[in-house]
Amino acid sequence: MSFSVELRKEADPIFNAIFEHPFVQGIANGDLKKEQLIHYVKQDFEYLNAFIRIYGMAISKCKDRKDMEMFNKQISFILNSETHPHHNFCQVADVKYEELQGYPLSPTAHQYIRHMLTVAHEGTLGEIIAVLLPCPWTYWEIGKRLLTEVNPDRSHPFYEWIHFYGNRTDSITTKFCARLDELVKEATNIEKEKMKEHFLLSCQLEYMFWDMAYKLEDWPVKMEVIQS
Ligand SMILES: Cc1ncc(CO)c(N)n1
Repeated sequence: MSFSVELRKEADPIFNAIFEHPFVQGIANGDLKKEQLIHYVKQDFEYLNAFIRIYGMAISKCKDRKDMEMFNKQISFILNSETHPHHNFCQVADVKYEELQGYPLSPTAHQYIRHMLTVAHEGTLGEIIAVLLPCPWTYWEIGKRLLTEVNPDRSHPFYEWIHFYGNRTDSITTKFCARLDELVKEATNIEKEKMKEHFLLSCQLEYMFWDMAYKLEDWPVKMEVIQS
């Protein structure tokens, strides 16, 4: 069994829990509140900004141009394409995308971003790919399952979202898995264990991110903005 298949197997309960989560089921049946969609987009916009920065950190650890190109393409994908699913949510919530940008991070988004930043700062290239992988992988599987199980027509409010994530043929997930399986061959047992730990923690945080949006999670103590 390849390392990436082993990772996917271990994470299976988390992948299933993500698919069953009421936010993801809300995408399936078109049943989400405006505030939930808005909270998700506010947090995900900042999350993807952090993701771009972490790709930059990954590039700083690349030894050859093939790896640099892989991350560079992903940066462009976030900047130019991944705005589409956000636009879909904004349209359904009847808000302008620009109005949802620049908000402070909620506790879970903060935790997920810090987790990735720590690994990017301290880890090897293989560890960085492991920590990033659940992001594309869980969305790809959600998209594919919603495509087959819901098979939405154009009147479905989240038709665009489901097609965007479910219809990826040149999936970055496949590329990341292949590269991780190569890198793990040169890794020590300790590094391999770390890769697994980072991957599984990111999977848990993917679940928590949906939960954060669904429950409109905020910091426990509300703070007034003091104008100076
Ligand atoms: C939190 C999160 N995970 C994964 C994706 C897919 O890129 C996303 N947009 N946001």
